[in-house]
Amino acid sequence: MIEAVGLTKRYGAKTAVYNLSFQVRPGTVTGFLGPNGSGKSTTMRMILGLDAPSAGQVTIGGYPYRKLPNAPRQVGALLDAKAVHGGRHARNHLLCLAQLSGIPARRVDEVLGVVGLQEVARKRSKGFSLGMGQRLGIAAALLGDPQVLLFDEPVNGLDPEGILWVRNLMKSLAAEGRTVFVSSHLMSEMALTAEHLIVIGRGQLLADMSVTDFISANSADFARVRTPDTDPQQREKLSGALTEAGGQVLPEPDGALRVTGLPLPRISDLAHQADVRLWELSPHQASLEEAYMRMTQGAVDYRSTVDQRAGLQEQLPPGAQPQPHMPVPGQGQPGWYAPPPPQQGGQPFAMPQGAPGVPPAPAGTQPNPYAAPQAPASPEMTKRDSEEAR
Ligand SMILES: Nc1ncnc2c1ncn2[C@@H]1O[C@H](COP(=O)(O)OP(=O)(O)OP(=O)(O)O)[C@@H](O)[C@H]1O
Repeated sequence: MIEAVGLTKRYGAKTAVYNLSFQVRPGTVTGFLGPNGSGKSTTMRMILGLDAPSAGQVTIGGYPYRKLPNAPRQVGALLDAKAVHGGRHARNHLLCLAQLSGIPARRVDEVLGVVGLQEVARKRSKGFSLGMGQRLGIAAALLGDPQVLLFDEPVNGLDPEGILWVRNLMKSLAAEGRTVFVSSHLMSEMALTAEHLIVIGRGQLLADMSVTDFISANSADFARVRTPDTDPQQREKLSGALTEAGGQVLPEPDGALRVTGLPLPRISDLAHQADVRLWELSPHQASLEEAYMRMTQGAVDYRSTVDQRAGLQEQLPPGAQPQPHMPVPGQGQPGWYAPPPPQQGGQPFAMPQGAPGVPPAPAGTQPNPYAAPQAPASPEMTKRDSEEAR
């Protein structure tokens, strides 16, 4: 098991990880999610003893990595697939690693087979594609047949077949009772691979829960309503009636309306009362990817100034009036999950106290660097803005 308690890392004035506490248990794949720069790699480096925490601690099986007996046989990691001597053959690269850790040479051929690189085992790795490099990095992680495995973005650069292979590999390693901790940006991929999720934003814990709980807590129901294309006024009339009745209405690109906050029979009754014909009234669920992006959107450091809410805001159909944002689940809607409020207990991105799976901040923890009097970064804040704000 990997256990972090109050883990904090500062680089000068920059706090990369703040007061992270979580456990990664054996027998399941645990996904580690967060936007760019949220502190995933820093956390993984601290787990592997490559960076020393500024405060708190992280242990594997009860020991800090550097004190683990025979660490390379117990822990395997893929951190940076490019960190390979490009002039060496793939097999020689693995042989060197094996010799350093007292691992027999036959294991090198075994792992080359597992990752499917037997054919290119005697080719120099500098000629490898990104995906081949990832496979070589995974082979290195598997070399010591370790019980604990860490993978930082293992599907980076892999084609769909490679992504499927990594997914199945992670699952089978976990099914063998190993601890498998995998970082990714891709919520959709993690939903298929992991059973448990740890989500961070700006170095702080946003969620620590099973994928099933995350899905049921974050998926939001909505109705899609379509009026006849031939009469745009009908759509406006219905939109007004639904809003007046307490619903939130968002126009969709194809002319339909996305309605939240009203059950389907009520929408039907309101349309009937307003004398509006319906061509469609159907129930839907917001995607998990969308829920994840909403959860982390306040904790994103790097965002294009061209498309400030890429993926979060839909194109309006010609002539449609801009509407308020699609409501965030939990805000003003009974039965919807509330994502972490911006200023919970002075920690802009902390989960609400008592939220499932999120441990309370230990007594005597250091002051929160994010609790400075400055306003939290707005979703529109660009990298340069946020640096200036710091
Ligand atoms: N050696 C370092 N010196 C100074 N700042 C650093 C250092 N390493 C990381 N950081 C900063 O710490 C923050 C967290 O970085 P980290 O690489 O851990 O994030 P990440 O979640 O892995 O990002 P990505 O998804 O883009 O790989 C970033 O703001 C980064 O610039």
